[in-house]
Amino acid sequence: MVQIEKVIGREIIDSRGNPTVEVDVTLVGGYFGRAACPSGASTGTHEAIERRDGDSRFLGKGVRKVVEAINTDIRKALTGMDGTDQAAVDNSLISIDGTENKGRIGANALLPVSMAVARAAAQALQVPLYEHLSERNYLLPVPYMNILNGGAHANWQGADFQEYMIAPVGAPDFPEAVRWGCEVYHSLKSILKKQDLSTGVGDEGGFAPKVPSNRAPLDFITEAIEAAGYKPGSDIALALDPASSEFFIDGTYELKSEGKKLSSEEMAGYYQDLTAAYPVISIEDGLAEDDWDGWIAMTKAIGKKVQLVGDDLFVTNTKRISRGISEKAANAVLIKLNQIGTITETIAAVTMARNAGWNSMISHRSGETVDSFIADLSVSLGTGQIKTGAPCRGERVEKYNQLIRIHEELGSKATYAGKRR
Ligand SMILES: C=C(OP(=O)(O)O)C(=O)O
Ligand SMILES: [Mg+2]
Repeated sequence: MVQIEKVIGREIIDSRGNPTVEVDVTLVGGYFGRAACPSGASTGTHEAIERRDGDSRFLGKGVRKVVEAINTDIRKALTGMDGTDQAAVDNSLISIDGTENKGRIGANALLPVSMAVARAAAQALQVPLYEHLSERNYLLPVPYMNILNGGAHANWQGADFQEYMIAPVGAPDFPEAVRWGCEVYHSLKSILKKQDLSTGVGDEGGFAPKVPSNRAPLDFITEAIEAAGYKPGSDIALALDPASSEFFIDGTYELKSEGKKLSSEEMAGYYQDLTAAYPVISIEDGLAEDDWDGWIAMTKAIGKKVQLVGDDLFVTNTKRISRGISEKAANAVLIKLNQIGTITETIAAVTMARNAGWNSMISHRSGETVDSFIADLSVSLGTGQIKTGAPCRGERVEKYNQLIRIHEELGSKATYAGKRR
């Protein structure tokens, strides 16, 4: 038992210049934890609520009311609780809010408190964060690096699909996976330059060129992998997050860059063609957040061949994941802590997926800080997969660098997930 002594919330800014919440927690004895909340742009409508002030400050995006709730209600409830009992702390946070969607106080109040408590507790117990959170699976994840951005993360100026990722599945260990990813990133930059395309970057650090179709980036990336000296597929595979809820309009999938409007069946067929032509091993949010029938049909058609990950579909919520499992609507879950609001609920989502034989991929948000909590969490839960942007922009890179540190610390106690393939 190590009692919580202080909880302090404050407003800071994130990687998009928007305000977000940072929390400091101190336990008796001076053990300290600090954490910050990320924020999405292509948010699912079923996510837990991110509360904003709505007044003139920061164009309505201020979080002063959220900070106020942390410094009053939450501080009062948590002071004196055992900081090492994460489940009890999280249950208390859930009941202080008291709503199904965390709409009263906001998931952006609960999550940074939950994370800061875990950090302080790890310090009190004198263990690294990944060990404190751990089920002790200790698997270093394959980094799914988003090296080309489209959709909402690139101001809709190029591809309709939001994320084109590379997954160095054939690398011998995590630091090598990062090196391979960086080399391909640089080689892609040269290819785009040669094509006279912009090498400016989007929200997650991937290039955001004005490409003529959603297939063109796959050609550029395949070429970049080969130019860097790797084999597309066996060394470095491809993954997509079309984030299709963003272009699902009046019942059809509108691919503006190609002048096409597709039904969900046609959209699934489009992905089937892509997986036949390119080594795409994972597609996230291929269909929209409430297109359950479409997801079920797509999983039947291509779910044996490719990982189909629900992000907006499941929003890290066990109620939606359990429906997905019983209806066979996907075969993997994207895990974003602020979609649900506490660490305990996040772990429950990963556990539910694992018990059904599904994969999980831990994820950052498009609005981030340098907080690297998800790096530790991915190792603790042994999900084997993390996506945290391009190897560019400090807030993305910090997660990869933390995983390099964890690799060094764990040595032979951890394996790289790519090796399992
Ligand atoms: C990381 C993502 O973007 P955002 O944070 O904008 O939802 C995503 O859609 O997977
Ligand atoms: Mg997504």
